[in-house]
Amino acid sequence: MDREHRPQKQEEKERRVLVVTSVDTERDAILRGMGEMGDKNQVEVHTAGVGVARATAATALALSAASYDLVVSAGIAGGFPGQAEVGSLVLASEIVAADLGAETAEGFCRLDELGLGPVCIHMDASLVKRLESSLRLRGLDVKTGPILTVSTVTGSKETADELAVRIPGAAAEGMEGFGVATAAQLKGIPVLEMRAVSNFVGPRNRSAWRIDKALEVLEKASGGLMEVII
Ligand SMILES: O=C(O)c1cccc(C(=O)CC[C@H]2O[C@@H](n3cnc4c(=O)[nH]cnc43)[C@H](O)[C@@H]2O)c1
Repeated sequence: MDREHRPQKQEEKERRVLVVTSVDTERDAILRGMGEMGDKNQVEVHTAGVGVARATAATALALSAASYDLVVSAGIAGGFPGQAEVGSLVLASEIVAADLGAETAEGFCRLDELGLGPVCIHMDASLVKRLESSLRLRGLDVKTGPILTVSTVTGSKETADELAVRIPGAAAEGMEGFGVATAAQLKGIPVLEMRAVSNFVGPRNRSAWRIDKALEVLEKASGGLMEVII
């Protein structure tokens, strides 16, 4: 049967997906959530390490070693107050390298404003919408909005407020998304970012991070992810 007349379902079954996390506990939560669907040789979950450098390098290496149709950056995150609650799940509408730029006398200047390269990667809105619906059906509190990639975890209200003003609608921050997305984009592969909120972005209070809760949410979300993308 030629490609044009092949049933849609068959094409969907052929998809291969690379999921990139920063630490093993995130990877394990995702593998638990995928259950049997993760054993189909269609999904690989890699731990890359923390930060954008490791995320970019690990994603690029994985993409040069095998062929994939979709890349997902997944893990836990800080949620912006008023946008994403602790225990909620954030899907990126866009991934923003929030601190990639220069300090100037007038304030922060983005890399793209300096003419030196992009700082924002947009997701496929229809894919994000389908995933959002599937995750809501699983009872998750889901929010779609910009997810920021930062090199330093925000630790003050001043920085949190500044980021929220600079990136309207900023929903969450993590430390890897822009690296994963850049490696995928350079290969022409679609990318998603999915993060469960463990803490609020703001004054540092590590003891208040609800990592176990966020990992539970990540586990639950992984089942929904498989349902939509495989
Ligand atoms: O200690 C643990 O058990 C544990 C389990 C899972 C993950 C961790 C991490 O510390 C992961 C660090 C990872 O989390 C992202 N993250 C989480 N909150 C924030 C934030 O407020 N700002 C920026 N990044 C955040 C980040 O992507 C790190 O890679 C520990």
